[in-house]
Amino acid sequence: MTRETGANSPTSSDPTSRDPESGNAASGPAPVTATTVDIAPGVTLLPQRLPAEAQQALLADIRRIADEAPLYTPTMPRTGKEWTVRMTNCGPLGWVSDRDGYRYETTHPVTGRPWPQIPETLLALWDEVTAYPAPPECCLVNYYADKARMGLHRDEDEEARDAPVLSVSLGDTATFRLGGLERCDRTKSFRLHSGDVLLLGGDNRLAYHGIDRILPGTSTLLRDGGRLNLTLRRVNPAG
Ligand SMILES: O=C(O)CCC(=O)C(=O)O
Ligand SMILES: [Fe+2]
Repeated sequence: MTRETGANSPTSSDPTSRDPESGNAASGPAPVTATTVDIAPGVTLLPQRLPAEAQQALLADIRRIADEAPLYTPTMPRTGKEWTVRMTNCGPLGWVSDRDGYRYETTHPVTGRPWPQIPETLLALWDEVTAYPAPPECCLVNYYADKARMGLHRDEDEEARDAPVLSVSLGDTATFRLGGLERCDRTKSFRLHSGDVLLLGGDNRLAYHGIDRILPGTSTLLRDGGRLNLTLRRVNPAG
């Protein structure tokens, strides 16, 4: 399985017909909305779940995390080809990719140090929106520069498949592609904006998904542009 293969049968539809600039930290406080968009069974988008101030605060947390556990360029299993996405983690477990495969590790592959803690605000967000009886064990931090992308893949390295995957977008807008449980299933795409939260769970916990591209210059949240994605996952079954 590779996460950098091209997305198949693109059938573009955008269920979130919102202003791509909304939630941009520079455009003033955005109200917290309780809007939810049902994308597919078990797949829910919470547009603008994080208002501008919360995005700024979270970004400051992620900067501190990246000071302690620097973003690095992972390599792919077998081929050793580099990812276009740079990564780090926080939490007791960090998701890593290298020639030996995909797995969870307790330490940073470059520094050898334990991962920093998951910020309290993310733990609270997890409790609020998942109602899962145990906290996430991993927060994968993905950084997408202008040309970075992530091919269709499934998040399948976790045993706790009853827990959803919760992801938070910060910075430039991304085109997210969602398929089905088989690689050849039809896909659809929609945009993820800064402050959006996406839940992938239920019947679609193991659905194929990926990032086709980011749209440079759509947010001023990150000083140098690009997009951060924070993915919270429960790895081991609760209890
Ligand atoms: O960047 C995203 O929104 C998705 C990231 C993702 O699917 C992953 O890290 O497994
Ligand atoms: Fe994923």
